[in-house]
This record gives sequence, C-alpha cells and structure tokens, in this order.
Amino acid sequence: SSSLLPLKMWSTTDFEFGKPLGKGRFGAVYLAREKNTHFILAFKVIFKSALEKSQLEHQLRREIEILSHLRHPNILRMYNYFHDQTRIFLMLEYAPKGELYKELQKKKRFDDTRTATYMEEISDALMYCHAQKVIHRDIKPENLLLGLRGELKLADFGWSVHAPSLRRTTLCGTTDYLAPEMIEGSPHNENVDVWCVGVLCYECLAGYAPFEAPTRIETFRRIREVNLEFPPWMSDGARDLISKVLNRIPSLRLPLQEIIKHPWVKSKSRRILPPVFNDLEE
Ligand SMILES: CC(=O)N[C@H]1CCN(c2c(Cl)cnc3[nH]c(-c4cn(C)nc4C)nc23)C1
Repeated sequence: SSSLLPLKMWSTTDFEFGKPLGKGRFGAVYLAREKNTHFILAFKVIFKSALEKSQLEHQLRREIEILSHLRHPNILRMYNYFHDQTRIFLMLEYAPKGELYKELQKKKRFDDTRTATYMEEISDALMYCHAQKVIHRDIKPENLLLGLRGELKLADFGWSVHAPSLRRTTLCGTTDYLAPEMIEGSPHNENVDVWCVGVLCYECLAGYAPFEAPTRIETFRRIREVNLEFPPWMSDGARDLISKVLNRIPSLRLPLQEIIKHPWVKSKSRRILPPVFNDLEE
C-alpha cells in the first residue's frame, strides 16, 4: 500500500512556475504545475530572512500544523510543504476563480442565492474547523477564494498575501470584521468566527460592510453598539439572519448549526459539493 512508500520529498525542480498570483511581506504566491502529472497548484514562497525578522516562525509552524490536517471542500487545501536554504514552500490548492473581494467589487453586491450559498459553505467549513479546535480564521473577503464551481475556499493561513491591488489600505488591515470582544481585548472564542459570518453576509448583500465609518474610532463605536442599518433592497430573511448573528454577547449569537438551518439559507442556498477525487499525494 502507499504507506510503505517513503513519503515523496518534493523540490522546486519537480515544478514549472508561472505568474505570481499575489505578493506579500514574506514572499509571493505563484501558479505552478507538477512536471510529470501536469497537476496545477498554488505555491506560496516565504523568505526565511523576512520571517526571522518578524519572529513569526512559531505562527507559521502552527499554521502549517493546522492546515496540513484540515480537509474540507470549502477550505483551501495545503498538500505539503518543504524548504531550502533560504525559502519555505507551501504547496497549496489552486482556486481557479480567484478572490471573492474582486468578484464583489466587480458585481457591486450579490443576490440572496449567491450569498446564502456562501453562508452555507462558510458555516460548514467553520463547523469543521471548530470541531478540530481551530478558531479565529480571520474571515474577510480578502481571505476567501473561489473554486472551480464558484464554491468558497477559506484561504486564510495566518497572514494574508495581498494580490497586487491592496483592497483596504488602512494600516493594520481592515477593522470592519473585528468582533466587539476583540475591540475590547476580552478573551475571544470560536464565536468571533460567527460574528464574521454575519459581517460577511451583510457585506455580500449590501456591497459595503455593516459598520463602515470614515474613521477607525467611529467604526469601533458602531461595532460596540451593533449599530445596524439595512439597505432597502435587503430581504426580510437576510435581515433576520444577520440580526440574530450580530449579537454583542458572543454566546447569544446564532450558532453555525442554526445558521445552516435558517429558513432564508435553507430556501435560497444552491450549494453543490464537488466529487471527491484523489489529490496530489494519494
Ligand atoms: C489571501 C491570499 O492568499 N490571497 C491570494 C494571493 C494568491 N492566492 C491564491 C491561492 Cl493561495 C490559491 N489559489 C489562488 N487562485 C488565485 C487566483 C485565480 N485567479 C483567476 N486570480 C487569482 C488571484 N489566487 C490564489 C491567494
């Protein structure tokens, strides 16, 4: 059986590299193709020198440890990883339809069917993460990719690689998705993820984030007060779901299991699951 074979040690010579898909502080993500099988994947290259300067080695180790065990149709897969003298290489699933936030910028806003489908997909992915004791997956449109059938792929693994056009140019990244308990610095649990699902649902349907404000301080105040106003085009079903998820008290937020069963999600979602097939190392 394949378990008797020594685990294949990959190297860059096994691949042909294509265009950069995104660039970041630590390196870049390239399109790549395995030479023998022509298998297409995304290669994240991280420079050890940049990593050492930022003391993020432990975070990268933790992220690699977590990601290598997560297998879910709506979580971007990490097939393997290896390193050479100067760089670390993460072999990642390639998401052919790119980044959700670019799609949102293009379409301005999504309809109920598309948004409810995303809500079912991301809730299922997060239920799977929470079952593996993995929380706080920095959910925001920049960290969500789209698979072959347009399905959501949670692509977060610690620090985001920004494609050439940065979306939110605020200093420390977007504040729109921070949960109240994160702003107050109180301990956060997996319910921060549930809050982000509510913010994402609103942003997909409205075309802008629910607590957006000219300054970060005002955004923080709107978050703490859960100052929610819905655009006229937002359906009652969506307003009901968002109001039950965006609760200031983490434990009172509608749990993921209930989001998936919510009448608006049940009636509007058109989720399709990809067929399971053998992937790179099997
Ligand atoms: C948060 C983050 O990692 N952002 C980006 C950088 C490239 N990366 C990708 C990763 Cl890690 C995986 N698959 C991707 N597919 C694409 C992409 C496809 N199109 C048509 N356009 C793009 C862009 N990008 C990726 C994710």
